[in-house]
Amino acid sequence: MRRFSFCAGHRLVGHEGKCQNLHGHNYVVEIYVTGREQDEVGRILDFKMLKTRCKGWLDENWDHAFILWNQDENGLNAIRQSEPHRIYELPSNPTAENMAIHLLHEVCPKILVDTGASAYKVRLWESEETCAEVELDS
Ligand SMILES: Nc1nc2c(c(=O)[nH]1)N=C([C@H](O)[C@H](O)COP(=O)(O)OP(=O)(O)OP(=O)(O)O)CN2
Repeated sequence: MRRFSFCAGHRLVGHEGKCQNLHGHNYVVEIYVTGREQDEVGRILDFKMLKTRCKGWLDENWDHAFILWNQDENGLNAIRQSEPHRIYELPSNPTAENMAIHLLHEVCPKILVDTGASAYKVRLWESEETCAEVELDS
């Protein structure tokens, strides 16, 4: 497992309270990987390689971006008005649950493809008190 942090803005469409407004979090994400074989050094995957792949994707896509539901036209248009802007369009409302699902099922398979390892669990912290965890069915 390796832990990463990033800052991002979002909002939850349909939320009954203040989270329907544009706001941001200092997110922490934990990516758990597994693999069939340890290499001659004893590693499933070098921690540095895990960092390079995951942090690289997070830096390019989510860090200091607004992560918005691709159906949230009003929110997307609001952020597009500011220059410069950085937007990541998620195919679902950007809850901690949906962001973790997206990382586990869409992102990790692509970024770890040639490493011999794969992600089986993602835990995404929205604050120090709140997180969502998703795991592949075993
Ligand atoms: N199951 C989920 N519930 C909520 C999520 C989520 O991702 N999954 N996200 C939010 C909001 O993003 C919100 O920013 C966090 O809200 P909340 O925890 O209520 O915020 P506080 O505890 O800081 O609220 P205070 O009233 O200031 O104590 C909401 N729910």
